[in-house]
Amino acid sequence: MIQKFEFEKLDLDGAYQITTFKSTDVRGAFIKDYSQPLFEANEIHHDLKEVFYTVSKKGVIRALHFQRVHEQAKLVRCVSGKIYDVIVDLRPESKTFMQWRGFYLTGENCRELLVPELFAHGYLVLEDSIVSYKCAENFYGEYDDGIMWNDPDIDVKWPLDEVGGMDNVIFADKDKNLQSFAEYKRKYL
Ligand SMILES: Cc1cn([C@H]2C[C@H](O)[C@@H](COP(=O)(O)OP(=O)(O)O[C@H]3O[C@@H](C)C(=O)[C@@H](O)[C@H]3O)O2)c(=O)[nH]c1=O
Repeated sequence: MIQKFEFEKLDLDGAYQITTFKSTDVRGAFIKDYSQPLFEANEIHHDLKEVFYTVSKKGVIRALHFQRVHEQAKLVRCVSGKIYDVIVDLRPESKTFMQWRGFYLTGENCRELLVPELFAHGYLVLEDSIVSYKCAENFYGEYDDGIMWNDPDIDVKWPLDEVGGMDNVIFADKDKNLQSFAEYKRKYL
């Protein structure tokens, strides 16, 4: 069976949900999740500067992250497992400024998100997962920044019931102490 690439423009300008190419046969599957000419043909200009993966246990929240300077667009896919992935528009000039959207990305559904520059990004891990990132800008640790996962102004509705509630959520220490959106706004906007 062959599933061809599909490109769905999202209502947050510049963001896309993409279904990858997938060919399955008796051996298993072949999956292609990036092709520069095909992306260009769909008016998506995405250079590749860095590729990395994260491995996470069920219950992990990594959120809500972005690079403040040298803004970084990224193509995000759950290679195995299942995550609830959230993007937040942090572009002050945008019609959808401060709005968030959530998507279920799984190893099976082969969907990936094109997260534009100056969007915050994060996810809740619903099954042990590996997540891949294809970044259009290099990592600059000094500009690596974030907003608290449960910020009241952004108000993401995380499906915590799907991991058995807050008692089962796992954070890195750095993500427990991120700034609020109001603090970010005061400092930088
Ligand atoms: C993101 C990143 C981290 N690192 C280093 C910093 C640190 O020592 C170690 C682990 O990094 P972190 O704890 O920041 O990893 P993590 O919390 O998983 O950060 C990631 O979260 C998701 C939601 C994103 O959208 C990514 O862009 C990125 O911000 O790896 C790099 O060398 N290059 C990178 O591109």
